[in-house]
Amino acid sequence: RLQGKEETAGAECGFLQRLYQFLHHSSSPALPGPPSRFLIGNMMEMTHDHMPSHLTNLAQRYGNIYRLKCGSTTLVVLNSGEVIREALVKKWSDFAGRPASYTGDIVSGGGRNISLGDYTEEWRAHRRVVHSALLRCCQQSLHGVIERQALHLRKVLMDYQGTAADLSEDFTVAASNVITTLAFGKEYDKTSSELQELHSCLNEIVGLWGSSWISALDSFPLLRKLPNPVFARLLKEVARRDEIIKQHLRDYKLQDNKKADAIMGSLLQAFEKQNNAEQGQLLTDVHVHMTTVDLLIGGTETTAAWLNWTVAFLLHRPEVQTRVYEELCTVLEERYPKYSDRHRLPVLSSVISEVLRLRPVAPLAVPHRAIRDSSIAGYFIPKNTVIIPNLFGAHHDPAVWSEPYSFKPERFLEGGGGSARSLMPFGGGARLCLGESLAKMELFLFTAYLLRDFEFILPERGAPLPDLTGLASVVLKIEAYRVVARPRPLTEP
Ligand code: HEM
Repeated sequence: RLQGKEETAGAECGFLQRLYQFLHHSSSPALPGPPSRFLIGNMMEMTHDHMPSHLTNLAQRYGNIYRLKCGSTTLVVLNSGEVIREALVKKWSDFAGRPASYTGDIVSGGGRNISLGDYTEEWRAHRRVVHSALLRCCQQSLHGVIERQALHLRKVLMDYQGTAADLSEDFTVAASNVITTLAFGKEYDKTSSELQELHSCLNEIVGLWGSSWISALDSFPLLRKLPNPVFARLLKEVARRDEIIKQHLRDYKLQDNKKADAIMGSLLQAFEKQNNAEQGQLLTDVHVHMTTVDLLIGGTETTAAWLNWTVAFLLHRPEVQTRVYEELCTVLEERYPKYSDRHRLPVLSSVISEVLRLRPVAPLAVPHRAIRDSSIAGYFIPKNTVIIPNLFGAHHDPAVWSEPYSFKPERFLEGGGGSARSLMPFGGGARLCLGESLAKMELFLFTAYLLRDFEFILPERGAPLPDLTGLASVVLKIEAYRVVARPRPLTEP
């Protein structure tokens, strides 16, 4: 009888929920969006090479909030700072979920990493523990770790002896070493086969996962029955990644003198404490494993891509590079900068903000999911709607930024009209980038060290400037280009 009563109550609840949705839906306007085709909906809109700029162009026609249909899923694309803030910050608890995804589960150990895990009690415990381990590590050793890598990068650039090179790999090694030192107390040389294997595999996974061959599998389950060589490659790379990371964790656990301040040490201890306190196995070895993936993917490709963009933009406006150099010489005299110097280096800070504005390296953030019925900008948003925060679009919104497509760092200087508040390269709310503080210190110190010691110039007079369009996947990267890092007169540390 009890079960019967519960079923009746459940049915009433479901009925009331549908009635509530119906009333809300019918009293709020329908979301605009391109016409949806039979069966495929707006899938064709999702196959563009440069999704961030395509979605931004659609906003000119359909407004700052519009919908796209993919199979049975409705995506809502947010294209201005105002609507993104409303969803991610003001109504964070409505939109903190991540969409369930067949391919996402494969790359995230069944949704047990931070970036793709849904908003559950387990996820909150995981993020809390990693956040405090990261914070502790950052307070204790981050500055020194970045300084060491910045000086190493300086040596690598010196070794080019003024010849032209593609620096992207050097930036990747520098950013990756910051993370591996923090995580395991381990750093690599550019020629290390272990490092190369790890990055080729992570790069492949990020590239493959962003491809439309893979995302189609999420929207159209029937496609999973057909042979798909791209998907087969993804599975192979995920297996390779897991083997490499398992080896790293095994090596770390075997170390006699485990780096006490390494994130892994804090994590293993914190997980144990947490599990004892909760008297259950909320967090497992899989979470430690997936945290490593989160930190390596989140912390390497993003920072490295951003450094590569910065050099490219400065090649386009060499006079800005000169102003930063002059500021560094005047303010610091002959010493290297500390993070605490940032408020005394407004020109350098303005370059950092402007590159983050023009090329937010995670241009569409990571998709969010409505975990309950809600609304954005007066439109009814039913539970399970997928939300795409188009950060690229918000950073190019002509209502907020004058000449939005021009590289003008001076907009962030006093009286320049640019507002740092309107920038949101790290997202916001419950899903704010976990590495924001770490990334900000890296961007500042790496750029300050590089621009103090080198002038970046084109390989020869009349050589083409780097193409600033970018290759957009999960991370927005610049197409490979070559540059000369010419040592400045003031280069002795
Ligand atoms: C220039 C550097 C970086 C940028 C622009 C950036 C940007 C972002 C953005 C936009 C998101 C998605 C936020 C959302 O879903 O609303 C994100 C998430 C994340 N980032 Fe970063 N990131 C950077 C560096 C880093 C670093 C250095 C780390 C690691 C140490 C990191 C780790 C993560 C993680 C773990 C998440 C997932 C957070 C969650 O789902 O709760 N990121 N990042």
